[in-house]
Amino acid sequence: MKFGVVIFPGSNCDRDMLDALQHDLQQEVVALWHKDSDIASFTTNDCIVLPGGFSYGDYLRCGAIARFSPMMQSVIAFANKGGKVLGVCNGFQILCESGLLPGVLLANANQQFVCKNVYIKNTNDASATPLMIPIAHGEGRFYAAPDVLAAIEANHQVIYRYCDAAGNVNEQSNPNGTTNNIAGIKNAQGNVFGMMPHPERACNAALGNQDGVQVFETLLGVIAQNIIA
Ligand SMILES: NC(=O)CC[C@H](N)C(=O)O
Repeated sequence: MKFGVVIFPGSNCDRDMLDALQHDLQQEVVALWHKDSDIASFTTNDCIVLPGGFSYGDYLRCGAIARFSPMMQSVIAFANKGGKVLGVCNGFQILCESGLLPGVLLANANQQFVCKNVYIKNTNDASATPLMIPIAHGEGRFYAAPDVLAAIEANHQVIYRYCDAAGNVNEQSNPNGTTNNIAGIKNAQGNVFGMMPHPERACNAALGNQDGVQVFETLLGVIAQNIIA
């Protein structure tokens, strides 16, 4: 599997993502520029990653302008034919703005930028333990209309929910007011995945936290299992 990390003007987690994938996860990875559109060398077994940051200065709404970039037109076509796409933080916002994932990311309930370590867990896996992963966002409160949310839950499209260190999913362990403690979802087909927490910031012993490695392994496994034929 090859990875391509898209760099937008204002991306600030692109280097972290490239480094984590290449050095910590030992994957083949290339940088992609937002003004380019050629991703013909990527097959549907490969993965395009939209990193975190403040693409186009977060003007209008986070991700609202990035979705119109030349590269995103290719990424949308790639996803629609079954290619794997992962968006982290601003990347998750861009995926929702593009219509590749359902719902939207609204301003945090406290109207403040929240930057701290939180716990998340894969609620589809009964044996999963809480993982400590950093968050850093102003617009991370996932919302979807009631019928859309019901479909997301019924299809088990929620991969990660915020929890506490003991794994309790409740209001106290919800850092931003997100619906049902949702931290990350996949699309109905299972080839597009987005999450607000930053696993790429927690993949190396030098950073004092390697829980992010498990996140990458889980979500790439989940996406691979469900990929469109
Ligand atoms: N770390 C990020 O990607 C931040 C995303 C976006 N700029 C926000 O504040 O919500």
